[in-house]
Amino acid sequence: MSGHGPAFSMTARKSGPLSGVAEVPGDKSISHRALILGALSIGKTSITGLLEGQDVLDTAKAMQAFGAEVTQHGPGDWSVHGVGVGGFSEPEQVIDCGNSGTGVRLIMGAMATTDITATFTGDASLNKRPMGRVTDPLALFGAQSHTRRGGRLPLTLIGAAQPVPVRYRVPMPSAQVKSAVLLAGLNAPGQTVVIEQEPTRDHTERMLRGFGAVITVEDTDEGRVITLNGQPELEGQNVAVPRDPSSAAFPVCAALMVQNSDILVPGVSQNPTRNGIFTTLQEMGADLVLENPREEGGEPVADLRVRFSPLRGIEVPPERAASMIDEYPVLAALAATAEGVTVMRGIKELRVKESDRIDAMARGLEACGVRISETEDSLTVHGMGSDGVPGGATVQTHLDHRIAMSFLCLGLVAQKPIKVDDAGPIATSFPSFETLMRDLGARITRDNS
Ligand SMILES: O=C(O)C1=C[C@@H](OP(=O)(O)O)[C@@H](O)[C@H](O)C1
Ligand SMILES: C=C(OP(=O)(O)O)C(=O)O
Repeated sequence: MSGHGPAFSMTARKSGPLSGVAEVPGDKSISHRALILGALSIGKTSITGLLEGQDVLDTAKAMQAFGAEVTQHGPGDWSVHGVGVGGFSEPEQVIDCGNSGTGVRLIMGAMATTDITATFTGDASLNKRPMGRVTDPLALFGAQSHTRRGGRLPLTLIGAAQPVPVRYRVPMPSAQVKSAVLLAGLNAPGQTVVIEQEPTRDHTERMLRGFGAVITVEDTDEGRVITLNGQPELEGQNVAVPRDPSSAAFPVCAALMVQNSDILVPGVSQNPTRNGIFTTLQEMGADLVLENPREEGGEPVADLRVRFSPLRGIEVPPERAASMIDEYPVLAALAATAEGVTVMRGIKELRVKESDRIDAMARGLEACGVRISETEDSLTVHGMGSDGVPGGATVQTHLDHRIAMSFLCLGLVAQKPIKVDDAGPIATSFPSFETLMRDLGARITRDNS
């Protein structure tokens, strides 16, 4: 079974200072890609630090269904024996990607130019999310998709028997769409070109190069132009997955909110296409120091030293949105404890994540006594100061891990406890969240246990 099991609620209560070392798990984006590129390579890929969240486990299972041999050797320590570019076999079962947009969209790309058919589904959240953004460009390669649900899962994809290369301008800032097109381009002859107006996370480009593909990236007047030479022979690699900046954002923001906190979050990726949240926090006045910057597994990483800081609201520059897209929920929670107003614009993409995150944060913050306003592509939060948030609400998480974790962080400083109705989805990206936060001193508990 995929997914996160039965729903259970959790409650966060006003806590004393957070302290200690928070070792957050491996990066989710890189973990998915390590498994997929490993499966498309010849020979053995060894992965350390793989995120063992449900999203990534579902991708591992899918790679087995397409014919790769995927083995766990120990915690975070995995290997993949791949089948080579174009070597996927037709899966016997429906591919269930659970809660994961990244999983399903990248896997559809990876199979779209092979002469096989697969049917994809997911949980109630994933089955509501738009897939046309991926099946449209995949159709240009010659793949066909069938769905009765207006571009939603469940969906059957018939891979192109004779794929042609594609030149595609991605119409929204989306690393998933970009990556799906590049992965499809692997098994098309000639050059596939993807153009993105705004730079999004670049793990696919970096890792394709690392696995032996010829890929170039040029900054031009029309945007970033990425050119991939088709039908390379990819070779298995050793991948050391850095710690996930999107997961790190939760203990980091919690420490900034809870008075007298002082924590260290070691080895967190500082890839410039991912680190917008840390710049934003510093602009709000955070005592957040990047110590010991270094390179690990081809990614820049640093240790984050974070101390409680009185924060002020800011306008987050919209051009920074792609580099912190998954961090807006926790930023909105944090903004409720700042002095002054925080304005987040250019975030329309949040409406098509695991939940409509603008709506989920707006309703949850209102329930906690925080004044907000929203438009189709923005959210404004009126800060109430370090201990001014009333709390005392049950917040609906809508099968969205980041909504659940954001409100559990806010509950650590609210005047009255904050409960989230379903904390199950946290296991999709950050299975150790509860123990890690408790070890730092956070009063987070499962209800009725
Ligand atoms: O490529 C990826 O690994 C991801 C891309 C982003 O989605 P979009 O491409 O839909 O913006 C992000 O929200 C998601 O968590 C992971
Ligand atoms: C949006 C997210 O993931 P995905 O799109 O892979 O479901 C996320 O992890 O915040």
